[in-house]
Amino acid sequence: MVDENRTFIYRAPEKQGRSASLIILDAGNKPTVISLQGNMTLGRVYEKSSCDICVHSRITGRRHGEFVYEERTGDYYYIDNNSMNGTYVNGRKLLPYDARGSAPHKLEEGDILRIDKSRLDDPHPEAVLMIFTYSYVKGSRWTSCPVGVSGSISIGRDERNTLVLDDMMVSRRHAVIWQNGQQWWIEDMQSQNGVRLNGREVHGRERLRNHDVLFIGNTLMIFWFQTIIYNCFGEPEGRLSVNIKKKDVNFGRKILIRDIHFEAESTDFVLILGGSGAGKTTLINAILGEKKADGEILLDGQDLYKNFKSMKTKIGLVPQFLNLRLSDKVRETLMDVAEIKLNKNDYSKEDKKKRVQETMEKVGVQKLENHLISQLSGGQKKKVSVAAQLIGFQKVFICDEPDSGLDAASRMQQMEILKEIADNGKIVMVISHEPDDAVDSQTGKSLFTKVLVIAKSTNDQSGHMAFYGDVEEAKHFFGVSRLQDIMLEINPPYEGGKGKADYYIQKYRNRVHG
Ligand SMILES: Nc1ncnc2c1ncn2[C@@H]1O[C@H](COP(=O)(O)OP(=O)(O)OP(=O)(O)O)[C@@H](O)[C@H]1O
Repeated sequence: MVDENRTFIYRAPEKQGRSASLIILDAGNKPTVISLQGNMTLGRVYEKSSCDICVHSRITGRRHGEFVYEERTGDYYYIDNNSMNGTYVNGRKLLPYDARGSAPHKLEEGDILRIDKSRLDDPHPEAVLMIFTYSYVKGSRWTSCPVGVSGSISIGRDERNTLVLDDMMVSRRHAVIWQNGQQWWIEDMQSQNGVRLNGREVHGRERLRNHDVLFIGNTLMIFWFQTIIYNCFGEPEGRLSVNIKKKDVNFGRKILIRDIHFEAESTDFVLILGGSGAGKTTLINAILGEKKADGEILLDGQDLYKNFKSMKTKIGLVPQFLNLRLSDKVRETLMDVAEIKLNKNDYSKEDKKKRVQETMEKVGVQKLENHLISQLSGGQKKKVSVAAQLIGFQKVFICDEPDSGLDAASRMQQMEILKEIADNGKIVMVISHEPDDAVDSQTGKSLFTKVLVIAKSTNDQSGHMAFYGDVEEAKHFFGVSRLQDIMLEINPPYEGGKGKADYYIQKYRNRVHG
């Protein structure tokens, strides 16, 4: 299905880090996948074209747009060069910013770019669809499934579906697509992880139109002239982007936190520091989606607030630390966790066994499966606790004061468990009042990879960011040798601090804005 030769690709030197791909469906009617490398220009195919990416489409300009790579962050941006028909990103047309083109749009996982005449709900035959992703697995196979023959298909993990997807994120009977007269519809069959249509969660049933993009689990599907063209992608790597303008209460009279912007990625272990009442819990509740703020919380490019049903299982509090029952065996313990975490309708006994098996292998406790918990060493018990946390499909783990009320040894043990969860490809965020205890016993280095400091401004009484970066940078920024001394710097004098919150909020602002 993929025609790698049809699109001319300029090969810039391999870049380091995440590799971004662009899936293109143009008038050629077959998806082409190109890997973005450095800056690349986009235009239509014509004899003397000098563009890096050329699409078969007469409604695309000769030099329609540009993909711009920002080396510092590893992000891609897209600019429309004030083209005649323009470019739509996730359904919104990019507007001219200056004589050169639109303002750069930062591309996120799964962003959908279209070049079309004005009616997106009825694509022009020469329309172009492009999907930006970091999760494309090189060489993975595209398949097509005609839906026009029978007038309806079902999609799910169960063998009895018309389109079977072997992916644990997919429910046994996940969705159905059917025809009614000239119209096509899709319905989410109350799946656990939902269906995304053009980047939005499907509620009940919705119209399907040509060029629509569906995500079911990790499978991308394009609906194109009564055919589903699909490909299973890799699990996105885990990237959390928090952009909060403000969180207010009392009908806007009190603003608890303002201007909180940061990103964390898979394997990050983020320490959240802040004085009493600075807004740490408010921030956590906003990231969990429990108490929404003005702004957006993106995980792998998906907006939590707009896709709460499908995403709520991916971001969560670390459930109570497991009190492992000493008289149970390892496998039994983990099967009990699977019973609780994996929905009965979606996951059969066999699925749960499979998930427990793969988690044990991942963490390295499969050889201990028949051992009693009471026979395990301290380190092995810790690993079983980590496995228990990894059985669900959670990607972001948030922990509010795991160390309160514990002795130093148990505190350390809990921090090590959290660190190991992060090392397994997750993002872990922790509020801790004893941050200097969390050090690697061998190297003496902090277990945290990032520090986020929230300080309460005396000007507006709201919590603002006073720092985000790595541990050593944080100490340098505040001129301290221990993390807990950061609190001394920012806490008000009546709490025994130096009262320099406003100073550091401004210093951090200057650092971010140059
Ligand atoms: N619903 C509310 N109405 C009014 N004020 C509120 C509300 N919720 C929180 N606050 C105030 O907002 C500020 C931030 O609260 P938050 O609980 O987020 O702080 P925190 O940093 O977690 O503090 P602590 O470390 O003491 O738990 C506090 O001054 C708190 O009194």
